Formats: sequence, structure tokens, C-alpha cells
Amino acid sequence: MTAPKIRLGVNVDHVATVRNARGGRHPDPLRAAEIAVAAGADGITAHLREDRRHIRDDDMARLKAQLTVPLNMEMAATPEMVEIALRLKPHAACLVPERREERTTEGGLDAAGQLDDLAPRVRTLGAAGIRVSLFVAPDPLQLDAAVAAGAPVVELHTGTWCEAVAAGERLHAQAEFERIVRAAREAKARGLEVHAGHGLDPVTAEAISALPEVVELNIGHWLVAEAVFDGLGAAIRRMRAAMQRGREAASREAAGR
Ligand SMILES: CC(=O)[C@@H](O)[C@H](O)COP(=O)(O)O
Ligand SMILES: NCC(=O)COP(=O)(O)O
Repeated sequence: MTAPKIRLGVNVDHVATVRNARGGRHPDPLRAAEIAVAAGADGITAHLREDRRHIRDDDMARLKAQLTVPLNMEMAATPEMVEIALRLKPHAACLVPERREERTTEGGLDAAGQLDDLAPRVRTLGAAGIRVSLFVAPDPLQLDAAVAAGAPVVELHTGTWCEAVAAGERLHAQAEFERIVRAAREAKARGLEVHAGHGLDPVTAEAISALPEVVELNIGHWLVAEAVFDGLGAAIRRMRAAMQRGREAASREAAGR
């Protein structure tokens, strides 16, 4: 039995982080995106942060103009970012929480707590033909809010689970993974398309690829960091192979049931 494919969106933010550390143009996130596509990425993700600390407006414009695969724009749900997305028209917009002082995106979007502001922004983006996803914690309250906001997609935040795995906190990691499994099932049952991402490496990507409800992973930091040692193409091929192993294991298990 052939396992249904799981898409890989490669996040090129941290190529821009390295470029910005010295100023100038090298390394160029667009070149990284082109290498990623050649190595098997199904899409490219880039987070235009309000403080522009990695990806900048001009990067988004070039990615949109040059890429042949879907562009997923991660953005805060602010009027400024909505206006930029409406001009840029990426394939997808993933609404994420942002705090200036955070080192990375720390949690999911509190969709339930800001539904009144969020729903019209989701509608505006959707009406422009942009597929909206909400980057949320694997929490049933947030899934309800995503449905209420009219978002067709949720991206489940895998960061807490990945940190527990990396720290060797076995019980915590298992509990977090079970939350993700339940949330993926519930989200699909509510009619939402399910993506996942944040902090994934080949081990965690393989495990999460075994969930048939999850149809897309967005991965950046591990790939860009690993590229330093082995090149970006090789890192992406290794990640794709891990995802495929996860998918095939799940298919075999389903066929054996
Ligand atoms: C939303 C998300 O999980 C990532 O795309 C993250 O935003 C990458 O950029 P930072 O590392 O700056 O948070
Ligand atoms: N939405 C998650 C993402 O795009 C990549 O997160 P990370 O792999 O850079 O942690």
C-alpha cells in the first residue's frame, strides 16, 4: 500500500538571520528557497516579523515573484501585516502570535481570546484567495476558535513536545505527543486541514508524519542549522526520508489492523 504523501514546507527565515548578522545580501533566502525546491520542498514558508529581524519585505516580494511552489507567509494578525498580505497575495497566510522580545515563537495564537478581532481578518484574507491557517497549541478550545473564525487550516504548534523530546523528558514528551494526536484527530473531525510545525528535527518529524491527519509540516531551524554541516539539499533529503518513513510505518500499521 502506498502511503499518502505529506507535504514539506521549508522555512527560510534563518538564512535571512545569518545574512542580517553581517548586512549585505549573502546568504540569500531566495537562493535557499530555490535549492529547497530542487531538493523536494513542496512549498516555502517565511515569517515577516513586525521587527523584520530576519525576513524583510523585499525578500517576500522576491520569493513571491520567483517561486514556482506555494508561498506560505507567516505573519502576526495585525492590520499592517494583513495589508501587506493583500498586496503580496501569497498562496497561504499562517497567523502566528508575536512578542518583540521572544527568541522564537513561544506558543500558539490565542485564537479563542481574540476571536472578535481575528475573524474579520481571516475573512478578509480568505476573500482575497489566500488560504488562512492559524498556528495554535494542540488545544480543543483553540480548534473551536479556528472553526468559529472561519479558518480552513490549523498548524499545530509542536514546540513544547519537541523541547521535551530534546530534553529527554520522556513522560512529558509522551503527554505532549498525545495532546497533538488528539488535536489532529479533533481538528480533522471539525473539517480543518491539519498542518504541524516548530522545532521539528528528523526524529520528531518521523513520529508526527505517522499521523494520517497531518498533511503538511513546516520546518526551518533544524534544516538551516544542519545545512552548515551537510548542505541544505542534503538536510532536506534527510528530512523527507524521515517523513516518508513515518508515513509508511503508519500505512503498514493501518493495513495490518
Ligand atoms: C511560527 C514559527 O513557528 C516559525 O516560523 C518561527 O516564527 C520562525 O521564526 P523565529 O525563529 O523568529 O520565531
Ligand atoms: N511554523 C513553523 C515553521 O515554519 C518552522 O519552525 P522551525 O522549524 O524553524 O522551528
